[in-house]
Amino acid sequence: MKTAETRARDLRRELAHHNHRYYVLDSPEITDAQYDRLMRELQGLEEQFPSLASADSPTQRVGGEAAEKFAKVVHRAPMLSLANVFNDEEFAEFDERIRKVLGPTDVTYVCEPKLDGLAITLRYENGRFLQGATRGDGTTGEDVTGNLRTVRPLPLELLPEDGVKVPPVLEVRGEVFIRKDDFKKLNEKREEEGESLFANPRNAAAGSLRQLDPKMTASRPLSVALYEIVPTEGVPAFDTHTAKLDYLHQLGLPVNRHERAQGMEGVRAAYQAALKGRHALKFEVDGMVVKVDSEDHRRRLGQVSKSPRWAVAYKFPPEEESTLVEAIDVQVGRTGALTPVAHLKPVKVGGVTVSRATLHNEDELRRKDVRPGDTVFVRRAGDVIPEIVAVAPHQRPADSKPYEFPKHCPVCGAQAVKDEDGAIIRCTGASCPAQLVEKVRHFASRPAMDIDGVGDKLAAQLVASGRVKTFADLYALTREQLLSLERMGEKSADNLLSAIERSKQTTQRRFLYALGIRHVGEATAKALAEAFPQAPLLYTADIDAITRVKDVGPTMAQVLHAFFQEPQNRAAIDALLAAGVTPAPPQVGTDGPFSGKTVVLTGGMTGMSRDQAKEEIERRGGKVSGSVSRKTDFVVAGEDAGSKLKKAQELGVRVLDEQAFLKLLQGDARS
Ligand SMILES: NC(=O)c1ccc[n+]([C@@H]2O[C@H](COP(=O)([O-])OP(=O)(O)OC[C@H]3O[C@@H](n4cnc5c(N)ncnc54)[C@H](O)[C@@H]3O)[C@@H](O)[C@H]2O)c1
Ligand SMILES: [Zn+2]
Repeated sequence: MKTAETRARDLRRELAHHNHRYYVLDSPEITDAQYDRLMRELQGLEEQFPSLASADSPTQRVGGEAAEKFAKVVHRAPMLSLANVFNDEEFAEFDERIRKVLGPTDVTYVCEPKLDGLAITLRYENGRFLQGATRGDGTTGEDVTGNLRTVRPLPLELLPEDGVKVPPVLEVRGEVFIRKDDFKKLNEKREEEGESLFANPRNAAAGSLRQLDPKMTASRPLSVALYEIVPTEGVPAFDTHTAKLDYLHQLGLPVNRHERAQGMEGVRAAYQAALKGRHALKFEVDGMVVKVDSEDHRRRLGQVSKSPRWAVAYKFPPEEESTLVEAIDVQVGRTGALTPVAHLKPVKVGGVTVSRATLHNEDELRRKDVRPGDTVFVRRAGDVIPEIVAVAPHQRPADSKPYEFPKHCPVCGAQAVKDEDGAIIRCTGASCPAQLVEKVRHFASRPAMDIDGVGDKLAAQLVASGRVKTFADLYALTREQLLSLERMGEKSADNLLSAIERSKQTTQRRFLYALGIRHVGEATAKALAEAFPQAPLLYTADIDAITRVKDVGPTMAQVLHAFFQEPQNRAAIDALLAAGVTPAPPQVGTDGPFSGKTVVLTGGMTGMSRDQAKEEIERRGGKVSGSVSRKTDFVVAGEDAGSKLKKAQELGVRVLDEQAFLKLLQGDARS
């Protein structure tokens, strides 16, 4: 008993604290589900030990209180709360209690969405909106007339249908709320402006309506829906709740959705449908309110201290919970994007256990300022991926520090660089294991190295087998290794090997494109290849030199520079060249000393092979011929040149030694 008493006292204190944060400050520290559990516990204790019950317990009183900053309004009829049920059995108990009073037959109920906003009461006199107030403690609320005037869907003047008389005084009750899309936009705006985020639409609606400056409220996209009329002289007496709602509609007021349901079974079906449809709704609902339709029955049922006996909030399973951020780390995706992920103390949200939530990117992480050790609100609506909505204020450990985004890829250690649009940070490693499948697939694709047969599947197999860790590993694959892969036949293996072999003879343009450097498409690769006919030239190129390349802007230049500065990437390129990949430099302009000229090569050269020399001449628009004639323009004579040199001398053809030849080549090559 002693411990029950202490616990009850603690719970009351705790609930009072959370009421204040929720109703007065619009900034809760715990989720509704957690609050409900505390309340349930207290209710349980009070039921078990009736001596613990007291009239001022939070179980007996409407939760809010009117904030000092507003003028007070005493309600003509109290604004009550609703009793909650959380499952079928509890609803059945509710239904049974009702039938105990009304008799055994099925009760006609009205089901309405439980709008997740804040209750308001509105007073119209002679058709004009005169005063509006919040619920407060149920007896006294806050005068928010000026703010309510700015709520667009709320008519300042009733607009009755033909034949409907406007009553001299009309007091109606309903809910101010914010639509999901408006909530999202509002929070985005607040993020941009560096303001704290609303944990959920209900707090956004309450916080927006309870502003001192109506201009502030006017800037918030609030909605309103009505669901009750306070009985008043001059207002028709209604037989049913449904008739009452129809009347509100006829007066031109926005009315909450509603449908009739017959007995237990009818309500069950409506609840299942509502549960299914909740995510398709444009506004947040946290349950279904079930009300007895007959007004006469309502009078007979009456009310308990804080809620009517004729209605109940049949709550939906919570989609928001709070939990602890145990750690934050960064994951590397297929495209190299570094995504921060929060590791959470496992918590059940929306029916599944959530232990991780993505923070999308560095900007979002910084805006939400999620830190290890923080308590956060986690939301999972339907099939949507769990999301951290906001950090619970005031629960941050004193020694907490902002999470520092890594500057290097956590998988391969390469530098991580911000994308052009500035949102995503990517790993620059060419053979980063996290990106390898995608990189290998791209490397082998037709406009790149054109290795026929290496698609998504094979790329994944090769990487998974551990045989391919860098591009160059492709060139070391053996027939046996290929045959050991699943679904790889002899013919395919042979075809693949010859495709790999063929790909060695490629062009510099294809080669640069194949490296899969972020944003380097075929066109950029072409321009780059013209400026840098050999990849290693890029190792020493500074940002300025790279920026001078056609179509390369400063950001891309930075990406390129970072790429070729990365030792890992250089190693990958060098390994490819060592494996025999020979990227031919692009054709150079047609106005150089070799253009249109016929050249004969003779003797051995030390700096390059005869084939290479031939290639260099050809790509400068020259032709290499085997024999010297009058039509020969140059003879390049290496060491031990024999008869061809003699012939050239006889015919007076210009003769170049290796030195002169190289000089002529280099003078022609662009850099
Ligand atoms: N997270 C927290 O710290 C915290 C603190 C206090 C309260 N709360 C939440 O608030 C709840 C208690 O608040 P409450 O006393 O306002 O009860 P309630 O919100 O469960 O139910 C009563 C309210 O429902 C609203 N409502 C929405 N649609 C309605 C409809 N169709 N018909 C009638 N009413 C409708 C009205 O505003 C009414 O005042 C708790 O269960 C908890 O979810 C949370
Ligand atoms: Zn990496």
